[in-house]
Order: sequence, then structure tokens, then C-alpha cells
Amino acid sequence: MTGHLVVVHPTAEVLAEATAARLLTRILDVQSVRSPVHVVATGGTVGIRTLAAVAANPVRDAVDWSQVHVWWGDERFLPPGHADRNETQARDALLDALDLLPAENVHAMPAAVGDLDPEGAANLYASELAEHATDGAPVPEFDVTLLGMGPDAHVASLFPGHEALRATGASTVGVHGSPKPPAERVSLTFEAIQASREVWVVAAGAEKAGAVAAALGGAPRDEAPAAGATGTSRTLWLLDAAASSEL
Ligand SMILES: O=C1O[C@H](COP(=O)(O)O)[C@@H](O)[C@H](O)[C@H]1O
Repeated sequence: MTGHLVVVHPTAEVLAEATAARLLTRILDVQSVRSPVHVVATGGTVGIRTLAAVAANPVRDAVDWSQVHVWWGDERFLPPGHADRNETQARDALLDALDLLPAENVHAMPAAVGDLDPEGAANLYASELAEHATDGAPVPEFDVTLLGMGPDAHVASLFPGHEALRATGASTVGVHGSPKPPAERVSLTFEAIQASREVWVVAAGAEKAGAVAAALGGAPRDEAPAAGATGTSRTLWLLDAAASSEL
């Protein structure tokens, strides 16, 4: 597919290590020309494994973490600190180890507290995104957006055939009835994702091979949401051999 670079690594372990190294290099490259750097983190198996690999990579000490903002592509709408929250897993894998990353630069999506519902959480997050954007844009121009992908080709919490896929005029959306637990989630919309300079879809495992082939083979994004995950300057598909086996 035009404009997409597909990189295949032999195993999920190498994929996570290589993506971590690539992410650190991307942050350093951006910091050589501008600050702050806006990074969108993902949940999911290979996404969290990648963050753990960043934590273990000595190059992390070359980054000026005081000038990095961390956002999320989606969140499972659960109570604060819940083990299944993408935020909790990212903090455990990496963020808590970054002493120089200011707490106010970690922009977790709101957790399920009190009367807050996914729509309310989405609205709060949209306001936070807008506060850090420039020129009246709804979101910062993300330097890199990492997206894991499910076997159904979902990215963030945008699931095939789901109404959240069709959200327009908003940067975030509350999600109900997710086919993957938990049912309630908060997600960036396609509009927000597509405002990223670079989008990296990261996937490992044979169970993802059909979804990879569909998304890269021209399936509509309503059927294969990952097909709509594109960046303004670059879109990377970072795969292990098993996930690429149907290409
Ligand atoms: O629930 C989610 O799933 C996807 C993919 O997860 P994986 O374990 O199949 O890699 C993830 O990208 C998303 O952020 C997360 O909320």
C-alpha cells in the first residue's frame, strides 16, 4: 500500500526491542529540532513489551524527559490503578522508572470514578489535548503514535463495525459495548490519530496475520479499523514474522 512502510522482525521479542530503539531514536531526532515531543502510548501485549524494552535500553538516558509528553490512544474505563488499565501497565513497564519525566507530562485518560461515564472522560481528555495543541487545533501534532492491533484489526478502542468508528468532529470518544473486555472504554478518534506526524502500528503473532493482510490489502476501515491508522508524514507497520505471514 502506498505510503506505508512494513518492517518485519523475526520474533515478538526482537520486534519489541527494535521498536523501543526506534522510539528512543525518534524522540532524540525530534528533540534535535524542537520541543516538547508528544508521544502517544498504546496498551496491548506488544505495546507494553515495547515500553519495558525502552526501560531497559540505556539510550533512554540520552532523552530529555522533561520535554516529553505522554498521551494514550485509548484506555479501558476502569477504576484508578486497576491492573487492566493501559495507564497502570505503562507506569509499571516504564513511566515509573523515568525520574525526570514530570508527572504533569503524563496525560492518562480519566479513570472510572464516581459518576463519570466514558463520554465525560472523553470530554475531559479532549480538553486536556486542546490545552496542549497549537494554532487552535484540537490535538497536539503527535510526533509518534504507537498503536497495538487486535486480531479483529481494532486499533486504540476503535472496533470493526462499532459506532465509535464513525465519530467525527471530536478528538476523543466514549466507547460502550466493546467486544473485548472491558465493555466501556475511551479512545482517540480517527481524526485525532490521523493528525499524528507518524503512526506506528505494532503487531505480533499468527492470530494477527489475517488482520494485517486485510488492513494493508485495502479493506475498508469500518471492517479493518487499522486501515485508517495513518500519519501525516509516515505510517509504519512493525510486525513479527508470524503477523506478516499472510502478506
Ligand atoms: O485492548 C486493547 O487491545 C489492543 C491490542 O492488544 P493486544 O494484546 O492484542 O496486543 C491495544 O492496542 C489497545 O490499546 C488495548 O486497549
